[in-house]
Amino acid sequence: MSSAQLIDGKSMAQDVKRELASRIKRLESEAGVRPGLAVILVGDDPASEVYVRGKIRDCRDVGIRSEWIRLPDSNPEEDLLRQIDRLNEDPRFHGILVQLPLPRHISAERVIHRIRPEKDVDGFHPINVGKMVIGQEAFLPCTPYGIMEMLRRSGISVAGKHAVVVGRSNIVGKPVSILLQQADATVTLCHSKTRDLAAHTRRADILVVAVGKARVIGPEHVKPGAVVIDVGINRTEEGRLTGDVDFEAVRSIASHITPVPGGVGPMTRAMLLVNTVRAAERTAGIGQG
Ligand SMILES: Nc1nc2c(c(=O)[nH]1)N[C@@H](CN(C=O)c1ccc(C(=O)N[C@@H](CCC(=O)O)C(=O)O)cc1)CN2
Repeated sequence: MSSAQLIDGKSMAQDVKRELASRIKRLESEAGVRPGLAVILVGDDPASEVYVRGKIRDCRDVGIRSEWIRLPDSNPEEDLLRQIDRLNEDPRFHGILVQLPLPRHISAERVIHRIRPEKDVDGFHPINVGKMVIGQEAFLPCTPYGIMEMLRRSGISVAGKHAVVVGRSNIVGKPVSILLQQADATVTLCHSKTRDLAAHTRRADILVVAVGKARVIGPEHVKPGAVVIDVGINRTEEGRLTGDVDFEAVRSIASHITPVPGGVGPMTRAMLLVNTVRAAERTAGIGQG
């Protein structure tokens, strides 16, 4: 039985990091600028802690200055907004990121709106979202940006293909469906109220799954030869990480598939570095846009 080609996000992320080195050097030599990223984590969610630690490590690896600001779960929203105001004014930081999810008493919307769009390296601010939708230069949200980059680096053409996205979150499903459409795919966006999900997903040349539920996609959902991008990160009862796709069953049907772990996650982190370097280049007047 043939097996799908693995899209190795871990090694692609290493490539992205290597490519950033020359841009970071140029910033330093031509403008005396070292890119900087401030990451705010509110509370002690163990998964968020792992992601933020990884982001800080990535920054260190490529030579980006970073600061990890830890705030207690009970931290008042007003105080978080003041921290953002301070970072908005601090020229050492070109990017500001507030790790999501936030505790229930804090409005993610108010927090995201408070970050200056030119420092919004998560690409979540409405100004960046709006620019992305109309195809203007903007910070793209890191997971959708990473997915598009994985397709490009795998030599998978998108134009004219039928892409089906499962999940309509603001972070992944909605933006990736827009980016795929801008790359000339015909896009179907499925969600929790979609009737007969398999009837849609079986028509996908490119299937992107971002639901957050283990094994929602099995072999019966996949067209032979499809490209399958699994965004889900779920933990099994035994503590193992697994995606939204039944990897073992689907890999014999698909032409390409992303693993979990080691697929979309590492590329999400890599694109955050790209956005941070881009933010620094913009302030230094280097590069395009
Ligand atoms: N402010 C933001 N918050 C959140 C985002 C985001 O883009 N910005 N996305 C997700 C979490 N996320 C980034 O923050 C993220 C998730 C997973 C990974 C990753 O590398 N996963 C590894 C496995 C890591 C593990 O051991 O758990 C993999 O898939 O190989 C990176 C980033 C929600 N919040």
